[in-house]
Amino acid sequence: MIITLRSGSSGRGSHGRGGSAWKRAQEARRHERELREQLRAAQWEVRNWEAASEGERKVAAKLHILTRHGWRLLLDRRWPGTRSANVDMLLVGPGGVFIIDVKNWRHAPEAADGHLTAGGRTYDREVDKLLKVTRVAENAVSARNLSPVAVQPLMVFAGRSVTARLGTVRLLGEREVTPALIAERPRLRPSEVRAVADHLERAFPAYEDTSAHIRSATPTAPSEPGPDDALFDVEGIRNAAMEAARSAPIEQWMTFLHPDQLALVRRAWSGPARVSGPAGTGKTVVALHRAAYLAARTPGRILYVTFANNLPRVQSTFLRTMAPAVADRVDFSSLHAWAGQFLRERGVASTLDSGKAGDAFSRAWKTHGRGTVLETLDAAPGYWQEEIDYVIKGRGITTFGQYAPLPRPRRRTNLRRPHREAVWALYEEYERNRTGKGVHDFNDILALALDEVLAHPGATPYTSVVVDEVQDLTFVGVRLLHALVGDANNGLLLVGDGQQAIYPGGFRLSDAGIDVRGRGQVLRKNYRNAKEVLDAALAVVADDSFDDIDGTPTTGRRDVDLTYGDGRVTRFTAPTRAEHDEALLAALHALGPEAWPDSAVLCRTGTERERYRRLLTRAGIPLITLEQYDGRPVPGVKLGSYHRAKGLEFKHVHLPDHDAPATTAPSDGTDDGIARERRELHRSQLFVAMTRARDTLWLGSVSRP
Ligand SMILES: Nc1ncnc2c1ncn2[C@@H]1O[C@H](COP(=O)(O)OP(=O)(O)OP(=O)(O)O)[C@@H](O)[C@H]1O
Repeated sequence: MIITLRSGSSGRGSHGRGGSAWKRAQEARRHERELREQLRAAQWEVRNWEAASEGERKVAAKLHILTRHGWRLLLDRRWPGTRSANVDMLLVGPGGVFIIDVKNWRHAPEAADGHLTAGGRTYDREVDKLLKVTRVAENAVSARNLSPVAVQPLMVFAGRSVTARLGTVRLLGEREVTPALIAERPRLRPSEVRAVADHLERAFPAYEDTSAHIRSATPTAPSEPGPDDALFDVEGIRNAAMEAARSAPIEQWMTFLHPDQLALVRRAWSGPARVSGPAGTGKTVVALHRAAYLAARTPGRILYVTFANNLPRVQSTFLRTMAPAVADRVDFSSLHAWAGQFLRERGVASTLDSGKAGDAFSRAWKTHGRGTVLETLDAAPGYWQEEIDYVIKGRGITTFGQYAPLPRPRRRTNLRRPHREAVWALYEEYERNRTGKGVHDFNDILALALDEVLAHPGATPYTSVVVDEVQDLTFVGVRLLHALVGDANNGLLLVGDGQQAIYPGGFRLSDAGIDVRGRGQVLRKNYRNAKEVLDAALAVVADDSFDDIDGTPTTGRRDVDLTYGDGRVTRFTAPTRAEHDEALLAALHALGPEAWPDSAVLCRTGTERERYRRLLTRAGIPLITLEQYDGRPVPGVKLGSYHRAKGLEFKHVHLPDHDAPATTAPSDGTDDGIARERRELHRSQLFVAMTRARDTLWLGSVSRP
């Protein structure tokens, strides 16, 4: 027998606002009366659901309370594609879509060690069946652009009090289910609830036995006495309604995806895959939904890695908000933090000390850098340290024979043999000094971890690895992550954009033995930036063509479809730094305190960041550094370097002194390779910083003679 229950009312639960305790108590009593009346009405509505057991009817009555809070409840639906299988209930509301299996068991359920048992019997097949029908529902709602994260399997136990989880399946008792669902963070608006529920109503049709079909909007109140039901948690419902009313809806992108994004999230890849696309095209959004999707389907864990160490905290907060059921199955980490932890777990000795490693390089430069041919190209040691870090060690080069003919992508300076010999001598001296001090640098940590993984395949619990901002990783870093999962189906997903490379050097995936042919996708729709902002940013890198890590040559000015609204770019040039800084403060004050939490001041260097930390603090503007920020809203301006802003976005972005020269132009007027290379890198960094702005971008300059 089928019942489709609807309710016209969708208001949030009312709650006491009276000034006095007496008034509040009155209000609570009135609300309790209301809820009990609603329950009685709901029990009346489900009384004719003959196919259901008494227990199912009781659960349906409890869930029917939700229809007063904007939910739609579909009872006893046909499972599409099967002859006789049914789905107990489908529930669609502000909190998303729930696929519900009601259990009326004699024994209390227990979820332990990945199994569902009751009275000594195992009920794993019931769980599998629920997961299967959840997949069917996910498929159905993908036509409405809903991500699978919005569809949740739920087992409700009639006559019981239960709160547990078994993998992605939520287990709730008759008592807990209503308050738990009311308290869900809102993700669907009323019109979306309607559209999704209508869609599911068609996809999961009702049985044809119309004699049993009841559609009642306003039930007649039954004459029986009110329920005295210990499994009706009036206070829980009231508190949940208050909590839901307080919590802001989650971001649209945490529920709805563009069909191209959704296809990538749900795709079966037969090996390593690559998602690329210009800034703001939703690559990270795809990566997060993909991680959640895989976590719901594989028994192993998922590793989600980026280079920057502040980003994993933010991304973890996002995943926990959009897919709490799987959040514990995804490990977010920066690559180096993960590698260090892995070595400790495996008992491999390592002594990371970048300070002492830096000293080892300085000493090597004094004896093997100064006065050599290297100084004729660049007298400052920084470039040569980068050569060792990114070109030699970053690419796992261990012999001069490998280094001598090595192509150096993104290094514009041509090094002839004498230069390479000098670099190699410098490198060897650095290694001698470093090992003499008994310390490792960051590259060593990755190399040690790679050796360990190659020596003990299967040493980690990961079935999939998602790499975000892959363009920032070194060759050894990418090889390490590839080694964790190899070429397994749905194993490695590399997400990033070569145009946003902010570190020197480069490599090709094919050199690392990673073949993504036929498994690459480019996203083109920008969801983030106002046209004015994107145009200004693209103008900075328009002439800088680049080779992506998959080897594709790409021009600086790329085709992007814009979806975002209007914006504004303000350019301000001051004669002095003091006046420039005054103008920055004026711009922040003009936005006002309400806008500060969604505003950022981004700086070229750490020293600059300190300067602006002092300036904002003196001006009484609250701030939080990007190192502290974890993705949760905080009442202050975000302050950080361009590097730390990677992967983030803000409504309003301010870039003080944004066009300070990266390097002084050579005095003889020639534009040598190293200076050119530096300026190019700085343009990429500026491009990244500018594209963090959604609506407004403030570009400060100081006029220099
Ligand atoms: N399907 C979507 N619906 C609505 N907004 C979206 C969608 N996808 C992405 N966005 C918006 O676009 C923003 C940019 O997405 P995301 O950070 O994933 O882009 P990206 O390509 O990784 O950017 P970048 O490379 O610049 O870091 C998101 O924060 C979100 O606000």
